[in-house]
Amino acid sequence: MSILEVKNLTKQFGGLTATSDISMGVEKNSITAVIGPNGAGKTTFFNMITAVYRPTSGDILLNGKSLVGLKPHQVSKFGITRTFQNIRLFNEQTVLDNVLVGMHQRLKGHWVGTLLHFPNVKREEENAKIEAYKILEYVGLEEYVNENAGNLAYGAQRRLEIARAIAAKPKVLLLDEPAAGMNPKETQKLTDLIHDMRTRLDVTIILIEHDMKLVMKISDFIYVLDHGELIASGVPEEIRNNKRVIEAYLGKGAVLNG
Ligand SMILES: Nc1ncnc2c1ncn2[C@@H]1O[C@H](COP(=O)(O)OP(=O)(O)OP(=O)(O)O)[C@@H](O)[C@H]1O
Repeated sequence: MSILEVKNLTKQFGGLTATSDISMGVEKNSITAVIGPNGAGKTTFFNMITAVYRPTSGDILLNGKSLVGLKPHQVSKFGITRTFQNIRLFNEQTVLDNVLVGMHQRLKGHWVGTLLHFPNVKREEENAKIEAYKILEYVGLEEYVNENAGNLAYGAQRRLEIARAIAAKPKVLLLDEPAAGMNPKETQKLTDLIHDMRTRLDVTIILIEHDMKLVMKISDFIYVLDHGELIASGVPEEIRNNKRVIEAYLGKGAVLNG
């Protein structure tokens, strides 16, 4: 069953068509990869799903309900959260606070209650802190709870972004190049985390990734974009041997030259 459906999705920036008539379905609880060479339209695709960009045409459905026209925070409330290609953390805030930000939108407490120190709001905040700590423990960052996010090493910052994204308890988690800049050991830890999140958090994961070894190892299904068009889809073995995909990455000669 598809949890996320994309129908004829097109995004134009002036004369440039960044994605053209893309349709796809993402199976519930799957790990699905969206790959393609630089400039293929992958991030634009994520930006449309998360309402950063409004599609020029087409539709995006989460459990059958259209997301087009919603604001980014509404999409997040609906159950889709993400990480970014260029890490976007609050560097001057603590690691714990960064996770609390991710959790904030599903907390009930109103700011008036916070200002007036209502006991129920205080209790909710305490519980949120305990939960945030547990999330940080889960992604392996518990020792940095009170550290400023900006002081973390690169790989740890990527994990913190994931922590913030899962704090909102998403149904669908979008990871934009989660392994970028990671060393092999960090990439292995990330692979284990992604596998574990799928089962433990019962979440559907869609990732954009250039690390093909990781993509082939981790994905149930892969969609390939090139110049804004969907050129192939299938299980890793099919994609690995797909001529159009090899051409898109390596040029036409690559196929002819074996
Ligand atoms: N806000 C924008 N305004 C104008 N053009 C844009 C904008 N965002 C993306 N584009 C263009 O859309 C095309 C697709 O870009 P996009 O960033 O989605 O590709 P990508 O597949 O994510 O690439 P990469 O792997 O390099 O991150 C590119 O030609 C890019 O220059």
